[in-house]
Amino acid sequence: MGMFERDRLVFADAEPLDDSYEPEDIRERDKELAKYQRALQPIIDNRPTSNIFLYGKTGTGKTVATKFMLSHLEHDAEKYDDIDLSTVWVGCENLSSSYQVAVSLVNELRLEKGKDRISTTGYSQQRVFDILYDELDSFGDTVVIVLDEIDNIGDSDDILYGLPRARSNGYVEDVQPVIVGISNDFQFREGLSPKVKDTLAEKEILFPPYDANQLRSILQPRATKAFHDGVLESDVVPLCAALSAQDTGSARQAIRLLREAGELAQAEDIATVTADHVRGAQDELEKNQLYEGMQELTTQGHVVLCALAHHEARDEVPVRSRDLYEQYVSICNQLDADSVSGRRVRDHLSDLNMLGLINVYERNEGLSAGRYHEYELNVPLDAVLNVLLSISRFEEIAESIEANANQNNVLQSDISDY
Ligand SMILES: Nc1ncnc2c1ncn2[C@@H]1O[C@H](COP(=O)(O)OP(=O)(O)OP(=O)(O)O)[C@@H](O)[C@H]1O
Repeated sequence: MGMFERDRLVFADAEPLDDSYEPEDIRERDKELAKYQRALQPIIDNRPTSNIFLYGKTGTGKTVATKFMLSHLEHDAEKYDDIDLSTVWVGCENLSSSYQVAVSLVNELRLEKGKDRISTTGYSQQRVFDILYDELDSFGDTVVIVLDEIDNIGDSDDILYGLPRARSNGYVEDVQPVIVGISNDFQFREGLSPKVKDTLAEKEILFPPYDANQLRSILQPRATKAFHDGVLESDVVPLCAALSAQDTGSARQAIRLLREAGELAQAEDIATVTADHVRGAQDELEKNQLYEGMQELTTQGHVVLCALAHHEARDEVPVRSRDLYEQYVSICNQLDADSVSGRRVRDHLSDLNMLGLINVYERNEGLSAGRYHEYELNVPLDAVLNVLLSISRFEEIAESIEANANQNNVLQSDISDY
């Protein structure tokens, strides 16, 4: 038998468990979809249409609901000769400023018209906005502009002042732009100035986290399609739903859990997916999450983590702040990086604590020693070293920490497990 054989035991069609899969219907969102429909109805009635702002935590169906509504809107608008509707979608996940969003939007609009893209650099912001309004105005009637994950632009939100009022401010004459902003960052929404909030979020639709019953209902049709008959034990879908509901209420998490559980059964070459596979899958996903959390830290975050790994490898944990700080400064020197104050290092440590990467203990030794904090890793040292080894700047230091750890026998598992 070869190393890779096509699976015929577990998955009938894994596509319904893929992130890009578009389900036939949107479940458990009747109230939100009805509100969405009311917000878009004026387009069909040829009336002025408000901008719409969707918010809710990740995996709560904002994107899938928007795709669903827009495809119905486009389809139904075709029945009316006096409606000329276009829709453009800009995913802002890799765009960190209004300028970049404006250029992407210009290019999406030009694509619709079969024109070449403009360069992503070299214009003044005002120039890009002028080009944007010109491109918009070349569209006939209504353009629905979806700005997905709009919070990525952070404070650079000029586009959110101009675009939603382009018509009322006379920047465009012929076209009616309707903005659909999507965000999973509540702070971004709170931080918007009242002026932006008033126009961008004229109609707000909240997507709350799903409960276990809702997740079960979302998972079931996908599970039926994805797995061969009789492969899933009856408690698998309810367990995926319950675990995800308790954690984040995200449909994405529930779907990933189900897929990962299927993959574990597949790897064991058995034709039954059980609750144990789901629990194993959850461990795997949590491990991945922590790993990603560690990879995404800033350089200062990595240095602080590295200093703690140093003490962990010498079996000197929990370690007091002042000893940890000394090691932190020494690593900064070795890396030729600037060091920050003890207070800032404590801020980084509290971030690491919030991410679940370290444990913090508050000690009170009375008058003689006073109050102080001690720290230790809350993830295996192996995992931390694996992350540090993958960052070229830290490679050498991580290798020497690893050698120390091997000497002291403090590594728990094979580093390649992470
Ligand atoms: N009500 C639903 N019915 C069917 N599938 C759903 C539903 N809600 C979410 N999903 C599925 O869950 C996954 C995540 O949904 P979606 O991408 O729409 O979430 P989101 O709120 O846009 O998340 P993010 O903020 O991270 O972009 C997708 O695979 C989507 O198809």
